[in-house]
Amino acid sequence: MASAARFRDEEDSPREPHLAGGRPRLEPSRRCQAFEGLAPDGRRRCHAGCLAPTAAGGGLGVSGDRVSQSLGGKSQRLRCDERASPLAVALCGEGGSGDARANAPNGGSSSASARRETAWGGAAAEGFLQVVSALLDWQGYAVCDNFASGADVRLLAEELASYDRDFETAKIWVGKQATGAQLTVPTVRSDRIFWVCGEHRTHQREMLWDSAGKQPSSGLAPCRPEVVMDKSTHGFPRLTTTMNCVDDFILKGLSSRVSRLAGLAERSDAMVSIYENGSRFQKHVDNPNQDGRVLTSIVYLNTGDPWKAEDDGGQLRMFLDGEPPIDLMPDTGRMVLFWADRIPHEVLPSKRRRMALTYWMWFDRQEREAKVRQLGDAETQLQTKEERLAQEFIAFMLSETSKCEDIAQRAQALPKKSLDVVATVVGASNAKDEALEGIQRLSQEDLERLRNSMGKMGL
Ligand SMILES: O=C(O)CCC(=O)C(=O)O
Ligand SMILES: [Fe+2]
Repeated sequence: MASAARFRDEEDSPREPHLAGGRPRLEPSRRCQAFEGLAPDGRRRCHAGCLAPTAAGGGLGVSGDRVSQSLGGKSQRLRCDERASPLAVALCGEGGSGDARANAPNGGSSSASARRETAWGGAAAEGFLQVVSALLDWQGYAVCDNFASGADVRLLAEELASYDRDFETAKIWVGKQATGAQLTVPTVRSDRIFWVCGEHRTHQREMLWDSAGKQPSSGLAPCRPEVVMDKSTHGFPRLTTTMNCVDDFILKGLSSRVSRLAGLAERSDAMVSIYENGSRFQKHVDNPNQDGRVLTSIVYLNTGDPWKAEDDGGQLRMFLDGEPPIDLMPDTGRMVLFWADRIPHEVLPSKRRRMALTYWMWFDRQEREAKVRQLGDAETQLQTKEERLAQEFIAFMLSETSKCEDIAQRAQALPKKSLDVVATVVGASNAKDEALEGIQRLSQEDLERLRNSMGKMGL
């Protein structure tokens, strides 16, 4: 993002999973067994959603019956019907997500004030929401298969294909809390990303979310204005439909059922990522610095042959306390939700082109407003120009060819705030040091160490 909001959360919700509304607690050892055998590859895995008809045999693939037993004896069972997009049908109104646009009062380009009302209700939607809520409560993540249908994903991938050249190499935040810089560090993260702005529920001036660029006056648009100039007539009808579905599912469906999501008011801008040619994202937590993001949501937009771990790589690997890592394939239309501030994860090198739509949900309005006030007060807040200069300088330092003398000379031209960022990022500052002196004292060995350690960033 252009500038990552950096806040400290004073109150952290309990780590221990719990069930809202007096529902029974499940022992951790039982939490996955309720779903055993439902995954297509037969591995023990926690799922919610409809597996493809062939995968589970006869089209029944939802773990609803066993989950609802755990939820107090209600025998609600979710069934996949023959339709391509059962969950979208259940959650986004009659006709599925593909038709949801047609149902929108304003033709689908809904804005914060004229948003399509989702047709909630019905056993399938209710049961599915219960399952996903319970999974998040119990284990901190949920996997929802076929959240988007294969047909919808194909159309969405086609829509995004014309932007392929507008994707940029992703950057990571290097540094500590408020001081640091966004840098390209391919050994850590090498996907290409494309930010899409718009369709928020609150006004940008409230700063409930941290904008990745320029917000359009209506609908969705690339966050970078230069891309908008090129493609002004295209729009994102498919992406709008999918995002409305995810937004409604989380903000209207889950937030009232999962205590950690109570009061969610807004989401971040949307990031579309492409991993290919072995690109990866090393182990990390999305929100390690209490910036307010609570839930990560990802929808995989891969089409074609089923994903194969051995041939394709690109699994999302999640690390849960005391358990072996869980590898998830980026299957067509699969949605994965997990706690943005708690679950370490990585993307294994992807040999095949792998596309995903990712965004984050913020804490509730009150908490976020307090943090925005904090941000306003923070002396450490950098000006955009100073931040950019610091980023450029660090990139120069880390390039294989830069020499200590050149670095020292260039450092002299940096403004004080940029110097402080650089010194913090590279560990060249301490209490009694001036940042400039610290940077100028870096030896060639220090630089080598720094370059190497960048390759092991994350966790
Ligand atoms: O695409 C994925 O599966 C995860 C990507 C990720 O971890 C991120 O963008 O933070
Ligand atoms: Fe991540």
